Amino acid sequence: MPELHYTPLDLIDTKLEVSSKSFFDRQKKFANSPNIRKTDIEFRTKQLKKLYYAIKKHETRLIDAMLKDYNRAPQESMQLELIPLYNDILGMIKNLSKWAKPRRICDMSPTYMLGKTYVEKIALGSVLVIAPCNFPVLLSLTPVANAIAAGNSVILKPSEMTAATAREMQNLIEDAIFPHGLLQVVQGSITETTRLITSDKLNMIFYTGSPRVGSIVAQEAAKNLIPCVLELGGKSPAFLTEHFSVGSTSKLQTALKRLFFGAFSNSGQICVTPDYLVVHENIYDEVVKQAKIVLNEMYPIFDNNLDYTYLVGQRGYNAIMKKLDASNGQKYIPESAEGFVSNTDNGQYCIPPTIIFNCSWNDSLMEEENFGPVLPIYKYSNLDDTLDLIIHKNDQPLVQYIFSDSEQERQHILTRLRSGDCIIGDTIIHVAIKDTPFGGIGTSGYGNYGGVYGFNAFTHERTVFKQPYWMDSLLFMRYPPYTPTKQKLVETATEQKPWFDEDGKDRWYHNKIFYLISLIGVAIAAILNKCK
Ligand SMILES: NC(=O)c1ccc[n+]([C@@H]2O[C@H](COP(=O)([O-])OP(=O)(O)OC[C@H]3O[C@@H](n4cnc5c(N)ncnc54)[C@H](O)[C@@H]3O)[C@@H](O)[C@H]2O)c1
Ligand SMILES: CCCCCCCCCCCCCCCC=O
Repeated sequence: MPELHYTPLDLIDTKLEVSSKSFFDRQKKFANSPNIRKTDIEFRTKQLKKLYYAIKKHETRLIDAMLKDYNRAPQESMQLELIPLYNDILGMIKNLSKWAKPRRICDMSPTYMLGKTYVEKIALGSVLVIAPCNFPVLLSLTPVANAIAAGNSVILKPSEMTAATAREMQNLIEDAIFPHGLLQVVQGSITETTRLITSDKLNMIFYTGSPRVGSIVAQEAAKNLIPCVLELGGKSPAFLTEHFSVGSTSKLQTALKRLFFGAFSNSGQICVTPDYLVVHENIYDEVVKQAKIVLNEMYPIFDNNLDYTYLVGQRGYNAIMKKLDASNGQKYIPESAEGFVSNTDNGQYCIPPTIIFNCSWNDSLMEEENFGPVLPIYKYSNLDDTLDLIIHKNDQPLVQYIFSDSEQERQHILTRLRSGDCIIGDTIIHVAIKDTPFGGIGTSGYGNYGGVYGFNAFTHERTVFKQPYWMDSLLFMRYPPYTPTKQKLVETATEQKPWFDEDGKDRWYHNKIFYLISLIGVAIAAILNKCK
């Protein structure tokens, strides 16, 4: 295991101070510039460009580090990690001015119609990004880039489980030479992270990881009223339903290939991995037959294969092995694999991609999130009964995958089962669709990011309303001393009338008349005011 130098606790305190101070200093500098917004956006853009090229420059070293940490297949490091990261940062650079632009609001009610209203997005201040071990670069540097794009100072706490990668990320950040305090790294485990999350110097925490630790982070943050985004995990189901018309063998094979891509890439250590598959009894036997063929085609050679990522650590490896030992399902691994091999001597933990056929609902693999290269398959006969079981046990997953050719059936599932996201006919790749919110619901987390949503996650929306002073000739009736006439005027001018009656039937004309009268009233008042 590569060694990682943990940040001393007193240095963490200093970094927190520096992060906060650097934010305030920057704001002061921008505030004194002739064109505040332009100067600020140019500054952020410059830092994002610097970050982009720093990652590019360290690309090979990052891929090597992930290989060292957990035998991360180099193609997976590129296609699942670095390319989505590059694309996301480029999207930020391209769209930053647009995203940061204040939005004009048009409220035509008399109180506001002659004022000027806009909503601006302001930086939160000093933010902390806590990253998990499974996508050590993407899930560190995407939120970091979002936070910089949004104008914050950032402290990154990478996962200590992927030490070589954590170190390499620190190298690339230090090499880039960002302005003092803009982006700092804290290395460490529970003690160091606890020091960070108990600080009152932070203005937001963006946490990605397990629900257990997410809850600890949110509770600590709440003590200082620090808002959090929690990107958590869970058991995301996949459905191969009665209405998936098998048709040609190749269509079923494609569906299975996509399921295995999601289940076994990164050794199944993906927050959005299909955790288990439910298959309708009518197509079950064909699925079993084709699944074996497809798995062998995808993994023709196995041992010493650089196409296959290992488990990140012994804890994860042991947890999966324990579940597999306790499972009553029928385990199937590719013919090329020599069984379940752990190379604990050199710190490499490998479990081959494993399908578990005929899994019962109470199987050990159907309990907690598996987070490993296992795909239990459950045979069902009634969709609603199965949905009841899912909702009862693993409600609100991060994502659900539906393989069904019936729109009615797809909507049925989507209506019953809440989830962070959903893909129909594929797995995991929705994470990289540009400008779509990626995030959980309920126990799979709260808040989201992805393109503009990432920018929004690190900003506060501030309403700014500018009222002309002369408007008091219209709005004088709000002030004391109150009189019945003033009250009547307030009611007439500002209270909207319902466009529906007590039975809920629409009375559309009321609303139109209200606006017309208000408009005429305001116009007359304005003319009278001018004639004064
Ligand atoms: N929703 C998402 O986007 C997403 C993405 C990746 C992973 N995940 C989830 O993350 C989990 C796997 O990642 P992991 O094993 O690195 O998660 P983890 O919760 O063990 O660790 C995540 C981070 O929290 C820190 N940490 C661990 N224990 C802590 C404690 N007691 N107090 C404070 N900080 C602590 C770690 O140092 C690490 O930086 C899975 O549940 C997976 O589904 C979610
Ligand atoms: C030629 C097709 C390549 C497809 C690549 C699609 C990219 C998908 C990115 C998925 C990233 C998953 C990150 C999940 C983070 C949670 O653990």
